[in-house]
Amino acid sequence: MLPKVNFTETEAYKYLADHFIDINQKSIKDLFAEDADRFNKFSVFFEDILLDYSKNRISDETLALLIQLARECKLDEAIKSMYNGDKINETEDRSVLHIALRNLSNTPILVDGKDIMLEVNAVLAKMEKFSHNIISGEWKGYTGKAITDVVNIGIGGSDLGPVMVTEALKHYKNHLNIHFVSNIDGTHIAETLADLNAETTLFLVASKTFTTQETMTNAHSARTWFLEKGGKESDIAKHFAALSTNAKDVSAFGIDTENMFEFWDWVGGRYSLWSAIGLSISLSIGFDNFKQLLAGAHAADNHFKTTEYESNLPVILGLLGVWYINFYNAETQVILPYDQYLHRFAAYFQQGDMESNGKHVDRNGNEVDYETGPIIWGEPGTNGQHAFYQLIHQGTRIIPSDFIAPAQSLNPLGDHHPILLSNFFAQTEALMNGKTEEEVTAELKKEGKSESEIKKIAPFKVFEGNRPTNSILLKKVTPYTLGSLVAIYEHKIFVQGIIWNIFSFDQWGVELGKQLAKKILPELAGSEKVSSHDSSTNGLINQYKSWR
Ligand SMILES: O=P(O)(O)OC[C@H]1O[C@H](O)[C@H](O)[C@@H](O)[C@@H]1O
Repeated sequence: MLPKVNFTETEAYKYLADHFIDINQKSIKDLFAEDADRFNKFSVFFEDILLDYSKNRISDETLALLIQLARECKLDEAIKSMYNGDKINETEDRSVLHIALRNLSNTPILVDGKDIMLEVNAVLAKMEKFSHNIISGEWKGYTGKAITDVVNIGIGGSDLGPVMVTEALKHYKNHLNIHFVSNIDGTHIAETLADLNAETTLFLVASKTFTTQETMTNAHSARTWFLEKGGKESDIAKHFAALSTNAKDVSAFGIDTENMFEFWDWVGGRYSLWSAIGLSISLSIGFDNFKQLLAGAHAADNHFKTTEYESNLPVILGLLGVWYINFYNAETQVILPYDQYLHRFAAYFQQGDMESNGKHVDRNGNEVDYETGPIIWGEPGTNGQHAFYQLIHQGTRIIPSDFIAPAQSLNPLGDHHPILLSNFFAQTEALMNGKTEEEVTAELKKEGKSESEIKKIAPFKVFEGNRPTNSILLKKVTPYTLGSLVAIYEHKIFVQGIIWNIFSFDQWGVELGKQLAKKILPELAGSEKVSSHDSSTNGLINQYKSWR
């Protein structure tokens, strides 16, 4: 059981509310001027990852109070509960043990009295063997040819993690071509299959439940395509594997359970890339690299579990988010990786964060009267700079921003990387310092503008500054550091869920739309007009029927 503390009723919250009024008088620039040691004070290393959080609207006192808040919300108890395998996903009566999937130390973790590490290791061994067989070409398709293309069919947590990681670690990939089909839109699978050869294609049907409409529909279409291209029912075992918790439906689909890679109900979909759902990753970069990914995450798990809050990256990131969301009314959090390989990182954490903490009922079942999970968004720099940074610099909203960059490029081409990183450093400095009216005036004077011209144009060129940022500087993007980085963000989400007293590991909010779609589907058949809905829904359905 998780603690159930209303954080707005804690001592720390009251102190923070008072403190907010004081600290709000000062700019981040003032705070730097006051304290020569600010960078050292507000930056922390975890192995080859440096988090610099000094460009935030915080002082020593803010941090101390936020840590007091975490203590009063019994974060330590909650962390212990998760690591012990307690059923902290109470609304689904499940443990939450993605940490077990990467527990390379093999310390026993008990669920219902059983050490789950035995099963975890057995599946990892099976993934290792399978990856080796496919990559080496020992595994043959139905005409005796080696596999060249792998298609992962899955959606949500059974897609986003593998997509993000295979893209992030593309530098480490082997000869296999990895494709992802998620959308129910027939275009996705049609365009993917168009260039593939059934003789050399392997499909991974990735679904925790093995009931998800999109995935099952796409999997059936893949099966039909395979049979139409000349494969026989008896060849399916050579070309289809399943990644699932649902053995019964896997065999009903016709996939040999020999080719099923199992995981368990204590793995949340959006936390499942470390499980059998990561098979496409292991196929893409090899099992040894996949294990490095797990090792990096495991190291971050140990950091989160054992490090005092003052130097604990997920705790600091989580508390800073609470500070902006609940005291500054920040609505969004932007993630800006200055690394092309990380181009799906923000998209991945849109599910990770928003499906976890997009909740408005607390752990006692009561509606909350404070804000919870932010809207997560972002694109890689510098693309974002030329698109939406205008609003971050001069818009009316406060947008806490995470800047992420590797010090070493995996493609050190000419002066690309120094140019990229000069932008990374410049942006957080600019967001903090802004540009005053005096500075703008001086600049315009230098350009030879007249007094009246200056007066007219100056207000538009002023930057308020004081916009908060975190900088996460990695030595290099490797399977290991990526594993650590992802795990740090996962635990940040956990910290925030605990403070907000919400359940972060269920996702009931996605059900209603699914239910209604099931009801509407049969109504789309035939040509008779539909009148069972509101006038808007009826009108849209009927127009669709007349146009199709
Ligand atoms: O893996 P599956 O059971 O197919 O589920 C795929 C996805 O669908 C659901 O709607 C959930 O919102 C996601 O958390 C989940 O990852």
